[in-house]
Amino acid sequence: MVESLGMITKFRLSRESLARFTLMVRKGYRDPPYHNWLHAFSVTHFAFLLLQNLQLVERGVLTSLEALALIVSSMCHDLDHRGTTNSFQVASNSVLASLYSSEGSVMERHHLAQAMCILNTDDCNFLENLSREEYTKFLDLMREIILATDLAHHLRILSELRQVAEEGYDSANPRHHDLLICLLMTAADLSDQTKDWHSSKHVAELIYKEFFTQGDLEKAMGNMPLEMMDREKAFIPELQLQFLDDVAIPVYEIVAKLFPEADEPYSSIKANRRNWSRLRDVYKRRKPESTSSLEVFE
Ligand SMILES: Cc1nc2ccc(C(=O)N[C@]34C[C@H]5C[C@H](C[C@H](C5)C3)C4)cc2n2c(-c3ccccc3Cl)nnc12
Ligand SMILES: [Mg+2]
Ligand SMILES: [Zn+2]
Repeated sequence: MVESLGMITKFRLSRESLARFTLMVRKGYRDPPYHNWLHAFSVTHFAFLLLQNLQLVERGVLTSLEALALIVSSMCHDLDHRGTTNSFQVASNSVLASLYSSEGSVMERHHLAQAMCILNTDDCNFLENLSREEYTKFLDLMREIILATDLAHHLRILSELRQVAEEGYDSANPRHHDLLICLLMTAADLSDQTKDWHSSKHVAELIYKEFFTQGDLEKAMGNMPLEMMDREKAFIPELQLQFLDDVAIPVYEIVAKLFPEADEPYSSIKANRRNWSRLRDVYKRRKPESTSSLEVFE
């Protein structure tokens, strides 16, 4: 992907170091149901498709350094994820919370720290031929992009994103570059919801397996889990409709507004929403006798 985006030539990247870096990143992921290397890979692939199909660098929308940072950040954005949320780190007094809870985005700061660690590992620094200022700018971009994968951050910039979509993208405006790169990262992070119904539903099942495992842990610790983490209380179709309406659909709506040729993910996630709505109605009637929340995936 890096090669077909012309980045090897453009930044004189070392193929061997890039290969070693990629293998180290893959090894840096654990194996929870969802937040594993397969997730990181599919997020990176979606980011690659955005760059390639929308010709974002060729059209001067993003710089090639921003594009490189988006690809590398996608690979690294969930490094060493344990399948639990930021609030769980704080509630369980985890080591990561003691390190990062004062700044917030606990997991995202850890993912970033892991990425920096790998970049600084001997013969994994494929960026060695970047100029000092390019390298510094790259690290700033990686920090901004990985921290932007905290959905709480996305919700904070959502109104600004809508404004950029309204007034049109201005590539001379640095703030527009920052906002766009955060939007594209979130679009990649949530991109499983823009796939065909079968695979989107399967991914939701993996996510709720992670959520419910966390809920079980929280109950064992004597804490009350959020409804979406509680396998006894969660009504998944309803929760999915909420997440799609409040968080995911607006992302692809704004992408499609900014880049009309990117309407496919937007129509596809709306189709998935219709399926969740159908599932809700079917299960709403049968709710009382339902055995487990996960039966909607049967
Ligand atoms: C399908 C699907 N459903 C998802 C349902 C819910 C949430 C979720 O974090 N909700 C919120 C709800 C409020 C306001 C903020 C911060 C917290 C409090 C937690 C978000 C995520 C979901 N998600 C993700 C995903 C994306 C980035 C990080 C972690 C994950 Cl799991 N990727 N795919 C999905
Ligand atoms: Mg994450
Ligand atoms: Zn992710």
